[in-house]
Amino acid sequence: MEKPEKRGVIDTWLDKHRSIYTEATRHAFVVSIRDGSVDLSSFRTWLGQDYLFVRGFVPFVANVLIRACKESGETSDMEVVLGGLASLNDEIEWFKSEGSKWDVDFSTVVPQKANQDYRRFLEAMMSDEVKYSVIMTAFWAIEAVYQESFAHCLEDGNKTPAELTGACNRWGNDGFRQYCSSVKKIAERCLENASGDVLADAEDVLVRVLELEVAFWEMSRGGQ
Ligand SMILES: Cc1ncc(CN)c(N)n1
Repeated sequence: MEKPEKRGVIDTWLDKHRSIYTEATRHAFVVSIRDGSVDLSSFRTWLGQDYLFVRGFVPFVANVLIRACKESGETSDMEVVLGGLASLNDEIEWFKSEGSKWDVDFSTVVPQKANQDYRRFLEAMMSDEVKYSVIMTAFWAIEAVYQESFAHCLEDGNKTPAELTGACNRWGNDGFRQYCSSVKKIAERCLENASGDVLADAEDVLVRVLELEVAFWEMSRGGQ
């Protein structure tokens, strides 16, 4: 049996910001995948936009990795982040094969506003001014929203179309859940020793990620 997770400051923030967290993890686009009513042109929009997002996410995670090597006292932080970076390699290959399957030509996809805003946020997070605990909080939130959302599409009672279960498994699987839990533990550990200012920054960043995720789902649902 897995040990129940210790409640930390992130859980307190999730309670405080529950409505935006629920919006991000139970968005109508995600719910439409789960209940089978998803508009496939929306799915194709999401696929093309997320492929571009992931290409921008790679340097962000690489930056988290460098920070984990240089700034963390715990050797295991680097191993956790390295695992995440390695799985992005598979993820890019997965996107390419899905692109062919759904006839989405990534070379012609133009990043929409929500994607551009998110990419700008990731770039800002890569500044040396951003504390390790803050970037870790952002990293956890970005991964956790996808984990929670796609796991929901696989829970009992789902009517997720068979051709979309590959996408749901990618982020909804148990290994990804455990990886998110490891990232959360790192963030929590760093936040335990953080000053009030850093805690306030980390909370703001968490909420900002949730807003960006909601906007990203909204953009996808727009289905252009
Ligand atoms: C928008 C978004 N957020 C999160 C993930 C998960 N890495 C993603 N692929 N795309």
